[in-house]
Amino acid sequence: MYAFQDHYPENLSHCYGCGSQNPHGHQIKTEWEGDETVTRFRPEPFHTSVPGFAYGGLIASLIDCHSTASAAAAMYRQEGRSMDSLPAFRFVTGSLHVDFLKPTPIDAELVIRGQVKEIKGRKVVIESQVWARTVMTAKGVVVAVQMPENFGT
Ligand SMILES: CCCCCCCCCC(=O)SCCNC(=O)CCNC(=O)[C@H](O)C(C)(C)COP(=O)(O)OP(=O)(O)OC[C@H]1O[C@@H](n2cnc3c(N)ncnc32)[C@H](O)[C@@H]1OP(=O)(O)O
Repeated sequence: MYAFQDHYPENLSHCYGCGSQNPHGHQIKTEWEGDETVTRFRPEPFHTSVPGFAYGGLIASLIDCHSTASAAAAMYRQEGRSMDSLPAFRFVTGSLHVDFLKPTPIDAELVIRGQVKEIKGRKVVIESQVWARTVMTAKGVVVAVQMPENFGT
């Protein structure tokens, strides 16, 4: 699969959640399935919170990077452009809201499904749900904002 994150340039591929160049990170991969964006991730035993269940910070970071990638893909799709075309859309997290609905089992593949709720100016709002087998264990809303030229200054 050629994922949204595979279009990120190497110098922006060090993110803990989604950077392909970060050996300690989650290295998530996200793609379209129809009008939804989908990420699949299998937790490791070291992602434990209560034994048998996944740590909430892991869930939050999966929603976070799933959503920023989805925001970029949505912006390109709206313009009918490939994710390799210029100008590039790079998104960071403005806000991240997560509701933990049920304990998330550590021994299941997690499927994060996202929907584009709003595209306005430099901002994209993504809603996501985390599924473990047939149970929705968490849901989140991310306001993703295009990374300013002077990010960090
Ligand atoms: C290759 C791509 C990059 C790879 C890395 C992936 C990143 C993975 C996810 C992350 O972890 S990113 C790291 C955590 N996030 C940050 O460090 C961001 C720090 N904050 C900032 O840099 C700025 O505050 C931010 C870029 C988010 C917004 O500043 P701006 O000056 O660009 O926003 P502006 O005031 O122009 O607002 C633009 C729109 O965004 C909205 N907005 C801005 N900040 C918001 C916020 N915090 N909450 C909700 N909405 C927000 C704002 O209301 C407005 O919406 P409207 O057009 O509807 O009015």
